[in-house]
Amino acid sequence: MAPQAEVQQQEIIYRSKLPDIYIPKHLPLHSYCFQNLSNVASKPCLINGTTGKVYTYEEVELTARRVASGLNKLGIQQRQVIMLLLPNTPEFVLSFLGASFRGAIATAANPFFTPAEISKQAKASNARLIITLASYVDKVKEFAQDNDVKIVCIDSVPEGCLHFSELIQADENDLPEVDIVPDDVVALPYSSGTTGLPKGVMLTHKGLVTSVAQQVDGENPNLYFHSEDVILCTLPMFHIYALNSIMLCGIRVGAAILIMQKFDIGLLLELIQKYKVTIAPIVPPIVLAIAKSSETEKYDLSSVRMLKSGAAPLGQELEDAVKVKFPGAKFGQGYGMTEAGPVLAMCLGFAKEPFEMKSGACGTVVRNAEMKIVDPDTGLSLPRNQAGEICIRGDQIMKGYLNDPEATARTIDKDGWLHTGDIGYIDDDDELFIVDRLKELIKYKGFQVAPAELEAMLIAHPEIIDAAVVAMKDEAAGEVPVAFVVRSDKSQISEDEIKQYISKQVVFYKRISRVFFIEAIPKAPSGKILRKELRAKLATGNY
Ligand SMILES: Nc1ncnc2c1ncn2[C@@H]1O[C@H](COP(=O)(O)OP(=O)(O)OP(=O)(O)O)[C@@H](O)[C@H]1O
Repeated sequence: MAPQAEVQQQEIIYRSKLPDIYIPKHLPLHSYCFQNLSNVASKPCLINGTTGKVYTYEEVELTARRVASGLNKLGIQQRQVIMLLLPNTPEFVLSFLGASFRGAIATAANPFFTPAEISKQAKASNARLIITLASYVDKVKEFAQDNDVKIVCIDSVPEGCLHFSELIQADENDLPEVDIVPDDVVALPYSSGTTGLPKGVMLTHKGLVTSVAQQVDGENPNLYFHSEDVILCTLPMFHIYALNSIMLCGIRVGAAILIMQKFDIGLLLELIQKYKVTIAPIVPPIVLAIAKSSETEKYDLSSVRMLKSGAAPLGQELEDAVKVKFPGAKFGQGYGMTEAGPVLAMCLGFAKEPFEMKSGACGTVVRNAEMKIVDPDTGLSLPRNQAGEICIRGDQIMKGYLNDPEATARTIDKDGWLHTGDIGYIDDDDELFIVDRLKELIKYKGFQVAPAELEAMLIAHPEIIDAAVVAMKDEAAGEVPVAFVVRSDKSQISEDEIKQYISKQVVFYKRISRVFFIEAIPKAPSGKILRKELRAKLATGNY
């Protein structure tokens, strides 16, 4: 019998409906961001939401060049790393851009981390200088002493530290020629490690220029930011969402960036009214705070034209609850992952009148990029409406994990596809829906249960403020879903009532087997549920 002809699997690849654009990938990140400086020089670039101080574009560009020169004077060489251990402040932006002008690399750390966690990041990235607040100095003192690293404070100056003014007093023309190539790393965010150990993600000049261009370069003023926009920045700048999609995108278009040092729902509403914010990038915990706030009617929020949620799953009920509070605004979701630069998909509905975005959709793949959905078991690409692992390819993705070629090879395959570890599908209209994260799916016998689906149902209950679902070991089923629930103030809802509420809506294997009441769901600053902490509670019986 003749051998059967081998059937060649054709890859099913999705691209944006929008045409590709020209992206000046040869430019260093700072040159690209300030390319239109002459048009916006005297416009506000940064507004300090705490003090009201405004920095114009001209001031920001000049000061960033001075920071670069100051870094050089302090001995920071090209391709060396500086650490930013800062809350959201203008100095964060100036330091990041200053590092770029110097040809150096900025790694931003979460100031709420413990000294051990911060030192680990500083050590792994070989940070040569730390820019921080006086009150955080104790967190890095030992690392700095042991490694002969200078500490620069932006407020007061504890003994042995330098002041930020010393950096910006440098002469901007005193910087030696810096030869930056597109593949040079400029940012080294650490994935927060909600699912694994934090890793240094190498983002290059070319990668970030591409990512920013994919988000904001183009002709359609409804879809993208523009120079008249006031963009709220309450998300932490040390996370790539704010760093890229607010700070870099905002500067590229010449918008004003309103910096909130820390999140507070009352202040957020007040600042929206005061500064007539037009764009509000948010994450689900902020969506939740807005939805549950009784203060929103007291403020004029009509200036907001666009609300963008991302970084974590968002249930439909929550989305609907927020839309009511911002009747004039378009509310869309985007989808990002640090390693992907970060944006993989964005909402094209912003460009439509009336606004269009299917509930639960996370947007469509960005321009100048390719996406496919693969079966995690066979690696074969799947057709529309079938869920599998989301993969992305394009110049915006990371160069790799710092000093970790094995982890890099596990994430980016030999054909250049970045495997996200997220499960999703693309529908007939090219809209991407995320089902869950591969590592977070609960395996009940042969069935897979997505925590996000059950969490959305729980949060929709009027007596439940917040909820998280994780797997608990079970002899018969392998794993079963259990819920951690935050009840509203006066609620007496019981475990049985919650279990019944869910059972009525789902197939048997998705039923919740235990409910634990808790004061607050632990979350990362990007809004993701810290399931590791909840699993640890289950393991130790501490709930
Ligand atoms: N719109 C969205 N809906 C649902 N999930 C989202 C959305 N946007 C982002 N995510 C989730 O956030 C993940 C990326 O988050 P991030 O880059 O902050 O990693 P991390 O959680 O900090 O670290 P790690 O993945 O290493 O544990 C995505 O892989 C996806 O699971």
